[in-house]
Amino acid sequence: MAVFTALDEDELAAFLQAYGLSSDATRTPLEGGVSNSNWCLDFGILSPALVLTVIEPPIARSELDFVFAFQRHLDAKGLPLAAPLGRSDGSLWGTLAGKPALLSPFLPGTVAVAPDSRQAGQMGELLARMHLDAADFTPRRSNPMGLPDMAAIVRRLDPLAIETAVPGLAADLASAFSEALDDWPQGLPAGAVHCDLFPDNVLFAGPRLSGAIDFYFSCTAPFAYDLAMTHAAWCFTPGDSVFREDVSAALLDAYARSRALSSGERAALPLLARVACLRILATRLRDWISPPEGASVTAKHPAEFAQRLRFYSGDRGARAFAP
Ligand SMILES: Nc1ncnc2c1ncn2[C@@H]1O[C@H](COP(=O)(O)OP(=O)(O)OP(=O)(O)O)[C@@H](O)[C@H]1O
Ligand SMILES: N[C@@H](CCO)C(=O)O
Repeated sequence: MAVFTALDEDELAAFLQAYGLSSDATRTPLEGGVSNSNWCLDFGILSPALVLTVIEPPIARSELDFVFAFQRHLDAKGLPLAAPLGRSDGSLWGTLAGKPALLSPFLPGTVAVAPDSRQAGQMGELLARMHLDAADFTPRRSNPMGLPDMAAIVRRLDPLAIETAVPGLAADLASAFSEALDDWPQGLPAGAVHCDLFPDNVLFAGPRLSGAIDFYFSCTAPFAYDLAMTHAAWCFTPGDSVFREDVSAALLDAYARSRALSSGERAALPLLARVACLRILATRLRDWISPPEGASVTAKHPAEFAQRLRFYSGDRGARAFAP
């Protein structure tokens, strides 16, 4: 979280009452994220722990309904995730300090900093199940970080600052954007997808995946794009971005065992992985070059995804997705 929202105790008590809960809970801040404020609420032995989230921009209030309905849809199918709890009046969120706020179950475990192939296999299986279960979810949300949005972010950045952050990156960005605009694959199977399934959005309790969090970028997009984004996020060593062939094979094999990829999807994966890198580069460059006002966490350096973009532009990147 960048800044913790200050909570008013009376307002919080009224908020909890809307869920039929007392305010008699121990509140512990959850560190780790960059945008929202999260606390663990512990009500003692009588009821399970919950997470209180106060949502910060960039998501528009009008788009929260899609995000929460998608989570509840997957939850109803039995997938492991922290879906928002319903309030006494049937709504899924209220407000605290003038911002959208919600409660969800506390998932046990920790995130995998450098996921191994067993963890990636579980991720691949869950991702495929999410995509299959999205088939009968009808609401739509256009991608808030689609190609035009990322291009607009990058256009607003000083090219010199981009070059200072990562030498040579401006030219790589220009050619990847132009290729993506010219060759974006049409007609791929699409539906509601998570679109931000980084290892820090998936918890493991011991060896078992306990659930996915942070659905705020979920939207309607090709399933293969979500797979490419997850691949770019999971299959490299943190920091130096060395490709992990074993992790990649485990993720892709587990995915394909549950949801077969069409030949069109497989062929599109290298380009979609490059676009996934562009999307992460856009926000990481923006936050690196102009950190949000008041931010108390260090922005993530863009170099990692510059290296991954280069990987997916080469032969090894193309081979990573071969059957
Ligand atoms: N339902 C949950 N159960 C257990 N822990 C949670 C839950 N929700 C959030 N957390 C913890 O809080 C941390 C921050 O949450 P989250 O990732 O939602 O914040 P964020 O600000 O949206 O982060 P980012 O934008 O970087 O993904 C997570 O890394 C996780 O450890
Ligand atoms: N998952 C993104 C942050 C959300 O946009 C990143 O690691 O840069």
